[in-house]
Amino acid sequence: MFPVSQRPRILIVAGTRPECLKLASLVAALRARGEVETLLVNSGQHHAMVERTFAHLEMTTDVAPGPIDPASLSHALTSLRERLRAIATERRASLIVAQGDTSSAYAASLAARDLALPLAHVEAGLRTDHPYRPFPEELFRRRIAPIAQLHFAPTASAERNLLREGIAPEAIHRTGNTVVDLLRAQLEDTRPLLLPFLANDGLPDTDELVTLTLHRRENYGRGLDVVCEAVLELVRQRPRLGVVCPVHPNPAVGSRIRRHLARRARIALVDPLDYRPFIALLAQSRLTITDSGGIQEEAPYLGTPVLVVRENTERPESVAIGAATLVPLKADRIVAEAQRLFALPAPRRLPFTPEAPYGDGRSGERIASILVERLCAPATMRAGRPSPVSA
Ligand SMILES: CC(=O)N[C@@H]1[C@@H](OP(=O)(O)OP(=O)(O)OC[C@H]2O[C@@H](n3ccc(=O)[nH]c3=O)[C@H](O)[C@@H]2O)O[C@H](CO)[C@@H](O)[C@@H]1O
Repeated sequence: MFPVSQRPRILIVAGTRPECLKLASLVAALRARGEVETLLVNSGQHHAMVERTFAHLEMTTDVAPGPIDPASLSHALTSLRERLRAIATERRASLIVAQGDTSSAYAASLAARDLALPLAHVEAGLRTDHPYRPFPEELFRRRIAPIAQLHFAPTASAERNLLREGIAPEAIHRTGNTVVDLLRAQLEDTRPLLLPFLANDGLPDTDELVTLTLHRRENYGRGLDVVCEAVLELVRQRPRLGVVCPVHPNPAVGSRIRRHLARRARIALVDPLDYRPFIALLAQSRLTITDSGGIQEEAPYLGTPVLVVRENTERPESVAIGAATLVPLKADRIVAEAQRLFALPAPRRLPFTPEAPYGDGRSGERIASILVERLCAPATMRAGRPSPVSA
């Protein structure tokens, strides 16, 4: 092992809630091993949410320079790229880890390329059938791939997507999805947990609970109207139904949802939930209606059917096993699909095995081993080093 002062330094970038959740097991595994120094960076994209999410997981960030100005997507990208480049230079990073498809992930990849640092991409290879939808996530994923040296593909189809784009097979590692690590730990946690909003918000004591989450950019405006209209109709048609919607902090989303669903019988609008209560809610739900990516991965392990209110998905595995159904943004179609799912028996929970589509909940440990192996064998790593590109 290197002396402590000379340990290779991995910069891990998180900018949004799902990145925190999906990087937590990797950070914990690297910190526990100790061969490399781990610098967990809050990029500032959703500064407060990142601090809160890690705090709930009993983790702290190492570098948190504060919120960036989110004036526009391109402005945010430029600020994040410059900030991450400065941090990586000042802290003499040996490698940067980015997760998923956010502005922070893309900016981290650009910063790595600017500095000719190797980039490891967690949750690599997810693709929809459209080059830039959902926007901007699909665009970011496709642009990160050619920059990264290490691709941690969560599933077999993600691995195939990368191979099809010409990524060298030896640069791809199929690891499972790290969100399953956290989910598994959550389900194994036996500490008592109360969900006070279930009792306090006028919800019936029912076995027909629906979790509703909406936040995708492509659903801003009309998309939100249509889904809310469908939810109101579903509540009218099913007298025992109760809906819990943790309202996303983005004001453009929140105000629209409140306009339709606030002060309605059997609908509880609540603040964003920490991970444990959210998973407990999802596990108790008979159905979830969502445009989230992560929930399409988690719900199959909880036996909760997912109605995906989006035009496409980068998680075909959930659709293929019948755990998720894509539904077009039409109120009558959403109601009909929800009714169809209510009529079916609740699906079996996916087991935490390596054969399960998103893995067994040990992905963070696998990724940590590969990173340590690569960084502690400098000759191998140098061979994969990109040539510098100026900003
Ligand atoms: C286009 C797309 O699909 N892009 C995704 C996007 O993420 P997303 O769509 O999954 O984002 P959200 O829906 O915000 O978060 C979901 C997580 O939050 C938990 N949750 C939810 C409500 C709550 O009240 N409390 C919680 O704890 C929940 O269990 C889940 O784990 O970026 C990710 C990172 O790069 C990518 O992986 C990913 O492709």
